Amino acid sequence: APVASSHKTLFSSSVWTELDGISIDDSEGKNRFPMYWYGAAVTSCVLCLALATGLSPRRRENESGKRSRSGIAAYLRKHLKSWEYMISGPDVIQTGYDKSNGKPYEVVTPDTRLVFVSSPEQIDELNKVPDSILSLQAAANKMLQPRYTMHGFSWFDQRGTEGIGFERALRTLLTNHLPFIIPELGRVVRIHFSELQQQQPLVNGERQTRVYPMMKKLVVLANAYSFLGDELYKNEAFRAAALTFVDQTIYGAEFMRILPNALKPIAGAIMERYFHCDQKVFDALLPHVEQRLQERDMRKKGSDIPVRNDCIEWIIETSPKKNPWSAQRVVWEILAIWFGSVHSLSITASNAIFNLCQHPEYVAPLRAELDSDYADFLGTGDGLPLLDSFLKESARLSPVETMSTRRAALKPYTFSDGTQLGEGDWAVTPVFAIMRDSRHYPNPLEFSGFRFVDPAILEKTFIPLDAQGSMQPEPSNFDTLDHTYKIWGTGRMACMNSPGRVYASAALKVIIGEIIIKYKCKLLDPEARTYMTWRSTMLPKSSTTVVFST
Ligand code: HEM
Repeated sequence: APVASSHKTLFSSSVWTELDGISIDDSEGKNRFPMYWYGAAVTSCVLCLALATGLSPRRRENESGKRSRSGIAAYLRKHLKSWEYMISGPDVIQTGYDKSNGKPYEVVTPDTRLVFVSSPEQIDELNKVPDSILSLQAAANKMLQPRYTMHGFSWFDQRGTEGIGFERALRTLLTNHLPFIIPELGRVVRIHFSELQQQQPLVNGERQTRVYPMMKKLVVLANAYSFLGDELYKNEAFRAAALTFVDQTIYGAEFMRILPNALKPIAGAIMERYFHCDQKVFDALLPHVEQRLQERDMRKKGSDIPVRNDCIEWIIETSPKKNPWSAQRVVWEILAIWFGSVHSLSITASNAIFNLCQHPEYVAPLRAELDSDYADFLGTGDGLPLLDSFLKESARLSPVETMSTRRAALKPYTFSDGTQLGEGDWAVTPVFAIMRDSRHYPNPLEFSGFRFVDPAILEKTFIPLDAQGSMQPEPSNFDTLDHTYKIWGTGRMACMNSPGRVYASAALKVIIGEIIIKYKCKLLDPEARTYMTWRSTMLPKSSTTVVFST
């Protein structure tokens, strides 16, 4: 786990061993496009692009203005450094943080200049800058390349241009509906985990489970159940495409992002030929959305058609009244939420399982809490402070992303301390480095699963004091937003300003709770690395295998 050693040696895993042999395919298994071909294609593009951006005399002349030998050497150094970020981004970000002493610092990447801000005041300032200047949407557009990965979706760089219906849809309606979702979610997770478990290879009498691929399947089932209604949840072809769509978006977006603009239309056409899960998901969702829009219109005319309780309905209900969204626009919105929710939840759940295997001393107290309080939790969606803290600690030391709060500058911006952002630069926060800073966390590299629990609650447990580990000065919940814990982002744009993270926290408690109640787990190879890195992302390795036994 990343916690065990110093950050210098943490992030040297190779992305290619991870990709080797894994296939992205469509739901029926046709058009297989092995990931090692994909890996080779990306490697070639990376090299071409490195050469194009790093060695092009024209660029050199434009940027330095002269062609002196030392200028060329400095320029090459800068470009090599920018490519170092791609392979060991978390290290590069951490090194910048260690040297910056709380001040802003820059990291230049092959396609973007990043300016990291970490002080609460500057993060606050960042949050107050209008969306017309610093935009999360513009950063997301660049990061996810939705035009190519989400069936032609292109959201406006400036937030709110077409309304932000999903915000109330998820904030109010999903949150209000959680008490109805959670009890059933427990049953859905229990049944499907057991089914998926039975499909894993049996070796010497033990089922060997590759955790990350299995968690993606489980989260697809859980989210389809929670967000999309019964019909889509039960539609196997839809679920298969919706699962592959997530992988396709991750790898496809990266591929498009590193390509020069001139090559994008050709690459886009190739992607459409081989990777069309976005279209499948789109085509599966469209008739459902069209039907809901018809039902809405009929209700307006007085028909007595009941309103259904799911995300499709809520997004329609809260979409702008003035220029109502088309069915296509609603589907795009669902695709974006689908990607974000499955991607981040499956990673966070996988890492929590790895941490459970690596820290087995937490199993007994967590199981005791679940034995006494899980039924209440399922009824209310609230409670389980020990599990809550364990999940929070797991995400602190193994977050999905080592940077957060991405805001792309639509116009140049100067912070009050004089730090400048040019058009296209991103302001970001070094979330992982902040969460491993000893000024915010006693013994920051130690995994202390109950550090966020209220000491009064911990006192009532039978966990010996010396086994309780380091504690935070103030207790807090997993879904709490504060400047030392930024996995949910910042301020008004933080993960759905509550429901995304409230649902995420509850769904994670269900998934990990169901596992702890029923299974023992151990890593097949406790020494093997459990994650890989690319840019600032830390992805669980698909090959990491856990043995779950009853
Ligand atoms: C462990 C799981 C999750 C993590 C770590 C996570 C993290 C984040 C982060 C970092 C942001 C950007 C905030 C910013 O830049 O300030 C974000 C935004 C968002 N998240 Fe999540 N998220 C998670 C789960 C979910 C789930 C389950 C949903 C859906 C129910 C969701 C829906 C959204 C949406 C719609 C936004 C955009 C917010 C906006 O533009 O106002 N997230 N999330």
